[in-house]
Amino acid sequence: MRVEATGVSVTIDGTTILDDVSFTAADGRVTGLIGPNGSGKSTLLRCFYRIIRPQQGTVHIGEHDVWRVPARRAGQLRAVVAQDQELDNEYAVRDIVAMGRIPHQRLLERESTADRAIVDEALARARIEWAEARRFVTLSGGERQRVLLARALAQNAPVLLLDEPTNHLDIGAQLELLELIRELGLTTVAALHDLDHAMSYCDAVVLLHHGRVVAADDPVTVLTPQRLADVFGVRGATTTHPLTGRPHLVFAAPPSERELSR
Ligand SMILES: Nc1ncnc2c1ncn2[C@@H]1O[C@H](COP(=O)(O)OP(=O)(O)OP(=O)(O)O)[C@@H](O)[C@H]1O
Repeated sequence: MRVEATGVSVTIDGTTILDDVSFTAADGRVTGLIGPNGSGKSTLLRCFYRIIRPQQGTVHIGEHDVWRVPARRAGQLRAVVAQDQELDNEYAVRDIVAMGRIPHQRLLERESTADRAIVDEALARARIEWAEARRFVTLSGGERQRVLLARALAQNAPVLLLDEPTNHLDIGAQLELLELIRELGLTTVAALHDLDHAMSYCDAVVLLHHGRVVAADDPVTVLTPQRLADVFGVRGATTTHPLTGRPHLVFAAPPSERELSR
């Protein structure tokens, strides 16, 4: 199921945050939303999970206009892992993951055997099953991130929306999570700060700057040295990992006055 924004504009308190943003995330692919701090990545995702309603334009998941379907249907279409969610959540981990099943249950319906099996599988896939009885508030940042991912997986939605999914994770856990996301084969749209992750794990990237789309294509095409200099003010270069053969990015700060005068 593809994900599409068409002509999306968002203005908050007289400031334009998103300006005529359009992009398409292809079915079953991982699309990265990238851009400097404040470029509008989270705001764009919030349009898809119905927190911010665009003043202009539409957001679609498959054939469905996200703002025109009932909330329950929206919950069946897409699962969300937002940034720093529910830090004071007192529930046990298993109960939180089980909440992912709510869009598939009728009002006051009890968890079925099938629901329980799906929750077990989601806990295992996110590698947090060992903590199922722990209260969320007692977990580390990285462990919480896994719980929220497990809840999203339990939702069994065809589309996954992720805002900085590798936040709080150590490098091993970051790469493990990105591999898992790729393996899932879902249509995934993820806001990512780490451009090297975007380069090596995304099928496509959408580069935002000052609320506008600067480029949208495969990462090697978008993340050129010139764009990295123009948008992020850094010297970037593409390289190939000697073991995996995957493309990566390396960075240096702009040349110092001393370097320039040499
Ligand atoms: N509710 C709001 N009220 C006022 N300004 C807002 C609001 N939400 C977002 N903004 C502003 O919109 C701009 C884009 O914010 P957004 O969080 O979408 O950017 P981002 O690309 O996700 O940033 P970051 O990389 O820092 O997470 C920022 O300048 C932010 O201050």
